[in-house]
Amino acid sequence: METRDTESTSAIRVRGLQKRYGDRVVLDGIDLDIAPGETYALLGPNGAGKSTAIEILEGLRRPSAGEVSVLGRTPLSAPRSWRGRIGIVAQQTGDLGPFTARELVARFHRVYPNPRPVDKVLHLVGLTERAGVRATKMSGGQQRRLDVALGIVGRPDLLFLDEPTTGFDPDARRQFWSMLRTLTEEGTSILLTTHYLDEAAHLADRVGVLSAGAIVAEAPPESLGGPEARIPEVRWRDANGRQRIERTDAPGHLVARLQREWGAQEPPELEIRRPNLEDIYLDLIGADAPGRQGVPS
Ligand SMILES: Nc1ncnc2c1ncn2[C@@H]1O[C@H](COP(=O)(O)OP(=O)(O)OP(=O)(O)O)[C@@H](O)[C@H]1O
Repeated sequence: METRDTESTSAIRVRGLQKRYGDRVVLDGIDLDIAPGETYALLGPNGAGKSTAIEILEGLRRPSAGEVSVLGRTPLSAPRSWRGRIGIVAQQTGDLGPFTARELVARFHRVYPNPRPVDKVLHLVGLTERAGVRATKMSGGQQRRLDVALGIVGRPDLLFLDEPTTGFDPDARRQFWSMLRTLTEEGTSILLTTHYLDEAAHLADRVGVLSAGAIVAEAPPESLGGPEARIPEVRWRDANGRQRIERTDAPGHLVARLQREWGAQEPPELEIRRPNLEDIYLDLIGADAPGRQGVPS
């Protein structure tokens, strides 16, 4: 059944999505809403089902159960015109054949009704200088940039990025982030998977954590896990040499108390840490660790 009516409010709308491989349940009833123009990062450990979910949304895999609407259409039965409105950067680089970067971008350019100019795309991904090089002779990071170029040349309304910056050097990653900002300013919706938590924090309006077949937390990166997860930790070594860790909303008070106790001496190994997104993420998936290898059906 087509669900065109959701398009005005959602780029992606998923209800009760389930995917089984044999008797193994990989996705166990996922709900997901991504608004037009929103950037959403799907996080989760290796094997959590992120690529499976994305490939279902791209119409490349069949869900076992549930409703999936992408740009108002059911991906598996969507027409060709729908495919022209999505951009895909898959986890694996595809077959690049004997072509140069420019030739590949130009080939994809011809397929779309309203593509970005080839030179503009090469510039956006930082490949202008390497445009005449045979793609198979480029470095891993440059090939990944080319994957991104092929994903955006069609000026997609919705862009799927499956671990897009794997193999990028830090400078290339920064350039990529700023390129994505250009796309979001133009209104592109983005669904991203990444293992780089700083990338999710930098790019995403919201992040979702997929673990043991379910989205166990979903929020803007700065509030994932709730206020409780962000309470600072004070660490020090006590007079008996034991490591002490106390979580408190008033770390200054605790430090002042310790300083009074230690007098002129510095409290040994004293530090205050505020949990960052990576700490909170690890906590969230750690809590589900025993179930991570498989979900009971
Ligand atoms: N065609 C398939 N047949 C059987 N099992 C599969 C198939 N494709 C994926 N799986 C299994 O489904 C689980 C989820 O895989 P998926 O690639 O979606 O995870 P992921 O979250 O993208 O992992 P990663 O972070 O490593 O990319 C894995 O255990 C994988 O082995």
